[in-house]
Amino acid sequence: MIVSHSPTFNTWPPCPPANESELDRALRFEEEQEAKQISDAIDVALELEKQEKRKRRETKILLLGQAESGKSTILKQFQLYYTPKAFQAEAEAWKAVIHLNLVRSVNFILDIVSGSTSDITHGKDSAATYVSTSAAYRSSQSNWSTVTGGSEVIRSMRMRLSPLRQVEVILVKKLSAADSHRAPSLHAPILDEATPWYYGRASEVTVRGGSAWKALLKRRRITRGHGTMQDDLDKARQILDACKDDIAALWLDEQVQAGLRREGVYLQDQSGFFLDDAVRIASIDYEPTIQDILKARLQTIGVEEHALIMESGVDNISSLESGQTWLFYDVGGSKGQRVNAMIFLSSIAAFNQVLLEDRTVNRLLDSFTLWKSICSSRLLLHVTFILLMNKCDLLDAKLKSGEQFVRYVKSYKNGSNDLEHVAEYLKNKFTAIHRSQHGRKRHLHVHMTTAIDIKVMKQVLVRIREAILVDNLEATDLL
Ligand SMILES: Nc1nc2c(ncn2[C@@H]2O[C@H](COP(=O)(O)OP(=O)(O)OP(=O)(O)O)[C@@H](O)[C@H]2O)c(=O)[nH]1
Ligand SMILES: [Mg+2]
Repeated sequence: MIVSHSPTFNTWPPCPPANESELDRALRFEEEQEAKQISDAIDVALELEKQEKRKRRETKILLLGQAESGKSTILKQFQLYYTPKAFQAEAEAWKAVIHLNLVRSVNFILDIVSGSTSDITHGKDSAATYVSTSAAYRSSQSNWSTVTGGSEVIRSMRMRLSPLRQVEVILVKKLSAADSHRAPSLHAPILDEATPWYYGRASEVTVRGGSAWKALLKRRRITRGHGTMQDDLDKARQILDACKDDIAALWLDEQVQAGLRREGVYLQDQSGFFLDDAVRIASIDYEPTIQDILKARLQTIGVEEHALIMESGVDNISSLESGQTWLFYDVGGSKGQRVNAMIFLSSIAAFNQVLLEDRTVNRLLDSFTLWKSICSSRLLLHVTFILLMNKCDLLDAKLKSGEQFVRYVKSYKNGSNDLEHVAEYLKNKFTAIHRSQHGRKRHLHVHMTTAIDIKVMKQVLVRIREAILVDNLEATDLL
């Protein structure tokens, strides 16, 4: 075998010259060492840059489903698993929600046993307005109060538990303080006149604004640490602690249990049920367990954004993934929260462009693919669809400049290369896709638009509004 000693540029480090002196050898070693250090440092910097890029990439997740289907709970599970420290740090904030869930159940029972509604409305200066049950349903109240309200034991329990009304108000006020421009945070289910006012369930607890309320209650802990005066929340907790045995007694009372059964009220099946653990939860030194937090019920209003930053040291999370952000969009699922209309925009001038993020994909084609997947969603089955074929001005200009539409859309054979014909062709394509994906079950309104043209858009906006109104009226059988 012939071994070549001639220096080569293809290997590193290069082979030494045949007649190398001791000094040259030492110098060469030093140079090689230095070069290697620089090379290693570059590698490390590149790797760090790559990791940073990965971390900066956000994963966006949309949570959809009916009210109480468990969307916010699944989000909590993600937090518990991937951001355990952040989850732990929020326990104090959840304590207020759990207490409110418990107090709400107690006051609900008290309302039923006393046969009275509790319309407590505070003045304009108060952040909390509590209308737990509607006077509209008083007419259909049960006459159960004549049975239980007459009992001496129940009457005295009711009196001793009356401070819990104040606790409910304090907690609602605290939880909605982060949302000062919005008042009521408890509301009864929407019912018809024939339904008993309580409909077997208590009012919902709602807080808008993602994590704002958590931050507010987390801050409180720090202030307490510095020895600040006891605030309303402490007062509420003391009242709860003083009432804990009576709460347990009320729940275990045979008369109460029998009455609730008779009225068809099954609190055990309802969200935010904590009565079985009343003594533990109402105790002054209570700290929420993970199970408690998962069971806590807070209705989502609108769309909440929650950013989860993956923590290190978590199973299945590599060091590369830690620090990455997962953005969750948690959408309230109750009927009142649901979407009435969906406006989809397609830039029809993009027929000769590719996606910035993937240069092999034609923009118009991608728009069709997205449209198809949105049309096929069962969640949007009864939503009015509005399709805006936008950037008509640009499409017109492109076609007039001689750009041939058929060059990009091969199926557009024998069509004229002008706005009217091309737009008509695209409209047919969009409507055909819509029709093939549950289209018969909902209305589709298509408009050619130029979103930067104020005059044209004014007319389109009026028509969009009319379409949404008509579809909604039809849905409520008013038309
Ligand atoms: N037993 C049980 N309870 C669940 C489950 N998933 C969620 N819950 C409870 O059901 C209640 C409602 O869950 P949420 O996560 O608040 O429901 P949601 O889908 O966010 O509801 P909206 O915010 O009204 O749209 C909570 O009290 C949860 O603890 C489950 O799989 N089993
Ligand atoms: Mg929710």
